[in-house]
Amino acid sequence: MPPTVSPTTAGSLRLVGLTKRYRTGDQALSDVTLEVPPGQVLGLIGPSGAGKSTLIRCINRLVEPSAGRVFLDETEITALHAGGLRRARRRMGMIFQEYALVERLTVMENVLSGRLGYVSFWRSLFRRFPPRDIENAFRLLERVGLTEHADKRADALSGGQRQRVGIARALAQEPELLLVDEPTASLDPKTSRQIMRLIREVCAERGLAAIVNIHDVALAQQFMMRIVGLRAGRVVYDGPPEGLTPAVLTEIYGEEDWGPLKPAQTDEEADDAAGIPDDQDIARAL
Ligand SMILES: Nc1ncnc2c1ncn2[C@@H]1O[C@H](COP(=O)(O)OP(=O)(O)OP(=O)(O)O)[C@@H](O)[C@H]1O
Repeated sequence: MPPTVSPTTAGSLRLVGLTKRYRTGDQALSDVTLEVPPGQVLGLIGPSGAGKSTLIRCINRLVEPSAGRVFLDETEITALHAGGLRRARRRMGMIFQEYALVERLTVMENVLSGRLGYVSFWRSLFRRFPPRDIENAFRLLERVGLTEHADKRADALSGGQRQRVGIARALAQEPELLLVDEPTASLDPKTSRQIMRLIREVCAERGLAAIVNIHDVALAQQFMMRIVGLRAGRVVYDGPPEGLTPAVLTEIYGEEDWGPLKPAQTDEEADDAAGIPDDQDIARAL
């Protein structure tokens, strides 16, 4: 019998029994049930292969779930066909690890491409966007701190700047929900924090919910309102960032080292940790 589904409030996401088994036989998700209220920024953590990317992609059906249901407000995403699904996808902005920009287009054109689901085919072919879209794109570029880069080609920007374009493009869609897949995996620690802060801020400004697939536990703890820990396709933790105790992290990640390295006890251990060879290492190598 399908699970009972009660009405949701505006802008909320609900996953009911979401399951994905790839044709290869990989069971990526097993019976994931989650509700994300409007405005909540949720961090999805878990070891490699836990199903984080699959979960994010099942929500907008870039990956087709094998079973279960996805609701955005009252719309059942999993029941939609071509046209309906296209319209529903506009409501979900996506931000990618590798930015997914069109490198040879300008920053502005990349942001405007967030409007492609809205403008007619002919307008999009000639990249003629309504003035309102262009004004809005300028405002978004200002918001993400890239006004003076509007006319640069995307491939002339740094990684952090590219991700800002990715964020502005997702917002140009005027989404109700952000799906964010490892937004900082290619960035240095400081830039990663800036990008996470920006995502948190724009969600707060717009009352947007977000699901953020995030590798770095410390970043998740610092910036996420709620954490969902996946292990082998199942939810093994769902709670506040403060609840990520060593025992919980071990449950999510297993015994592999998920946290800060243990402090070195001796100079020799410190050298080993830093990769500095000592006499014994050199003798072993000779
Ligand atoms: N296109 C695919 N075809 C077959 N199996 C897949 C496919 N994509 C993912 N998988 C498998 O599904 C499982 C979950 O993968 P997924 O990429 O969702 O995990 P993840 O938690 O995002 O991992 P990572 O952090 O390494 O990106 C893994 O066993 C993976 O090998």
